[in-house]
Amino acid sequence: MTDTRDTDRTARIRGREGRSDETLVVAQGTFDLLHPGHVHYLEQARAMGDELVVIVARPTNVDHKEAPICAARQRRELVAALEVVDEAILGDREDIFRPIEELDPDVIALGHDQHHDPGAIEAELESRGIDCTVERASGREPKYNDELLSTRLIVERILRRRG
Ligand SMILES: Cc1cc2nc3c(=O)[nH]c(=O)nc-3n(C[C@H](O)[C@H](O)[C@H](O)COP(=O)(O)O)c2cc1C
Ligand SMILES: Nc1ncnc2c1ncn2[C@@H]1O[C@H](COP(=O)(O)OP(=O)(O)OP(=O)(O)O)[C@@H](O)[C@H]1O
Repeated sequence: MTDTRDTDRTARIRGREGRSDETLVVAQGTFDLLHPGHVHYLEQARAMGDELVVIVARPTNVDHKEAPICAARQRRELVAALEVVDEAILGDREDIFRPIEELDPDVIALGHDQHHDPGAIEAELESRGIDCTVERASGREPKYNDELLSTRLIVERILRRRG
């Protein structure tokens, strides 16, 4: 089976050659079992610039919670299918800043509850010579009763109802 990561990345880098005036925003996350909170985050990220690339986390880098249910390539495919997303790529397994170096974005959009420290990210960007701001998106406010705005809550309900 082909790993789409390298071809996606190559296409993106080629597209960025000669860098246009467009503001490139990068968002990132696990995106296991998509829900409207994910869509809200990605819409907010897209509104921070002109183009949105999403880095989908590898299971080895999801170490702060339960491992994802779905394979990385499946998660990437679903994120890529969202209208607001220009491109979704699989993240690097070892160095999470490698795709950032290659993409050279203008903005990194952090999710409202993403555990990363913006100051630490900015320090790492500076040490690698990447000129990029770090901004945080807001959380989605519930729009109707019984919204499930968290992968963990979806899994918990499945276990309760079908387990
Ligand atoms: C700037 C940035 C770049 C990232 N790049 C990658 C990456 O290349 N590969 C990867 O597996 N995870 C990467 N991650 C990590 C995950 O996307 C994410 O932090 C975490 O593992 C998933 O957490 P979440 O879904 O709770 O946000 C990156 C995170 C940040 C903040
Ligand atoms: N309800 C929400 N509102 C806004 N952003 C959200 C919401 N839920 C998730 N996100 C954002 O989407 C990105 C990916 O989130 P992630 O894949 O960790 O989903 P999650 O539902 O928060 O997962 P879990 O419930 O397992 O912690 C993160 O940046 C996160 O902040």
